Amino acid sequence: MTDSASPADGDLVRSPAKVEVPEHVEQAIRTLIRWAGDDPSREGLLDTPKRVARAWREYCQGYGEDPSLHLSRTFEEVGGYDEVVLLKDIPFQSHCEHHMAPIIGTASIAYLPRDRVVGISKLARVLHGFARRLQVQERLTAEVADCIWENLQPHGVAVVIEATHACMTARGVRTPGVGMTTSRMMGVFRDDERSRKEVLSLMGY
Ligand SMILES: Nc1nc2c(ncn2[C@@H]2O[C@H](COP(=O)(O)OP(=O)(O)OP(=O)(O)O)[C@@H](O)[C@H]2O)c(=O)[nH]1
Ligand SMILES: [Zn+2]
Repeated sequence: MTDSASPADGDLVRSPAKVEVPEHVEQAIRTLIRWAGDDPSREGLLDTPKRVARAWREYCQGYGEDPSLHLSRTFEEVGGYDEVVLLKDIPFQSHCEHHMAPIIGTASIAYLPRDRVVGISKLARVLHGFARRLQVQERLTAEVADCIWENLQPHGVAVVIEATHACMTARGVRTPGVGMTTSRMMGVFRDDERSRKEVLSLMGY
């Protein structure tokens, strides 16, 4: 990446709040404030471009990580456990790539292990790694499922995401209370109806 506004390695180990903000990024946010109808030089807005820039680096921290790395450490000694592992209702936040508006929701992630399991927090880390980018919910769902499928090579993966999109509630069609549900079933959860029903029932569907 050559753009000076792009993530640099050094920034990722520092708190996003400490990231230096280039002048042209601040300038762009001042332009947006003016476009929104306010005066970026009034006192209350003077530091806003810096804050907004840093907030966006934080919202989009996922661009600086490879979520598959979270799945590189696995455990084989699980006492012969060979049933579904499910992490249910994990809260997450993302931003839609069309309006850069918040997507707020929960994800349930399940897999049927083959020989090895992963630390359970890592499933949430994979989710956040993909969510902290500009997304559409369908791609987020697919990326999380594919990442687990490719890296753990389990018998099955099931991901169900429910979210509300601020671009639908706060603007545009302005329809609050509407949730979007997406799912991706792989392996036995796709091919075997009994397994799919079992995992959906464990998820509460
Ligand atoms: N499929 C899908 N659509 C999304 C997602 N997030 C936002 N959208 C939709 O993306 C669409 C963009 O439509 P456009 O017609 O290009 O943009 P727009 O004129 O701002 O549309 P409105 O939101 O209807 O005002 C809208 O219908 C949004 O509701 C998502 O995660 N998945
Ligand atoms: Zn949107």
